[in-house]
Amino acid sequence: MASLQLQLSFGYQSSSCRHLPISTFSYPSIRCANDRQLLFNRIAPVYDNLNDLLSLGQHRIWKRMAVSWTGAKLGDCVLDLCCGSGDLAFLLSEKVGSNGKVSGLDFSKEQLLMASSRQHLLSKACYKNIEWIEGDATELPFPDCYFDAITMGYGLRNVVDKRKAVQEMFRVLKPGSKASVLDFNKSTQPFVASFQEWMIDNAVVPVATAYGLAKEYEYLKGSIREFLTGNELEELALEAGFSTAKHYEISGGLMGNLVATR
Ligand SMILES: C/C(=C\Cc1cc(O)c2ccccc2c1O)CCC[C@H](C)CCC[C@H](C)CCCC(C)C
Ligand SMILES: C[S@@+](CC[C@H](N)C(=O)[O-])C[C@H]1O[C@@H](n2cnc3c(N)ncnc32)[C@H](O)[C@@H]1O
Repeated sequence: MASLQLQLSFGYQSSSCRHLPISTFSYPSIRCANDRQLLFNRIAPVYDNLNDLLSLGQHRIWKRMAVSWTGAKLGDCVLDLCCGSGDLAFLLSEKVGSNGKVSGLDFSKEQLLMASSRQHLLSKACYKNIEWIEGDATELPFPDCYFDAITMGYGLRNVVDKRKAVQEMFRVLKPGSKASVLDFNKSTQPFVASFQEWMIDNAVVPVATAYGLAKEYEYLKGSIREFLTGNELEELALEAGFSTAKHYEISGGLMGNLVATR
């Protein structure tokens, strides 16, 4: 297999758990950036397959919606933040074409290795326009006003300092460009919230347990409980300086997508 060259940004130093206020503990043993980095390294080998199985393939539709909301077009320079195994980066690559450029950034080496492996196995010519960067969403190794679009799929909820991550997205976006942030929706509707948690408890975690990953997927419930509602996400984006911010609920409110324009 072709050697997997990963462009390293300024080296990632995970924040220490010691300095986190108690309120950030969404799951006792997965409370800080370093714990989460290790979690995503551990689930990397089965991550894509479990997403397909557990969402009945629906996550691919949600990701296509997120990419469409960016308005990315041929020739653009775009960023997939918290890219993981690269699902959104590959979709962006097809949008911007061979003359465009896609940067996929993540702090999980194992997720980036999966992304790079997929890039070499998939045959589309445009995928040569993707670079994979190991880095932190709260300290992006890019200049101001650099990108024409940003996606962040199921990433913001997992970032400890969400405010800093949103501020960084604002900083590296060109004026008039969009960030599209897809994630689970922290619903204000009791039935939706209950159904979401029931599915995690009774479908997601039992399946993950078969792979020895119960703890990693149990983390989902707490991370959603500690996430921001759609309105709070809109406020966070506006506070960071975005001129407009709109949160769209999808799939009956199970998922949500924030679209913020700089
Ligand atoms: C792509 C999806 C989740 C990605 C994802 C995000 C995380 O923060 C994780 C943290 C820890 C472990 C894994 C993940 C993770 O995979 C969404 C789809 C996959 C979900 C795992 C399944 C969610 C099921 C829904 C609650 C209900 C779906 C109902 C219907 C089938 C549409
Ligand atoms: C649930 S995965 C999402 C992957 C991909 N975007 C997708 O939609 O499938 C969350 C990703 O965010 C990454 N992540 C979490 N916190 C991060 C941070 N502070 N900096 C960079 N990546 C981070 C994790 O390593 C993981 O790959």
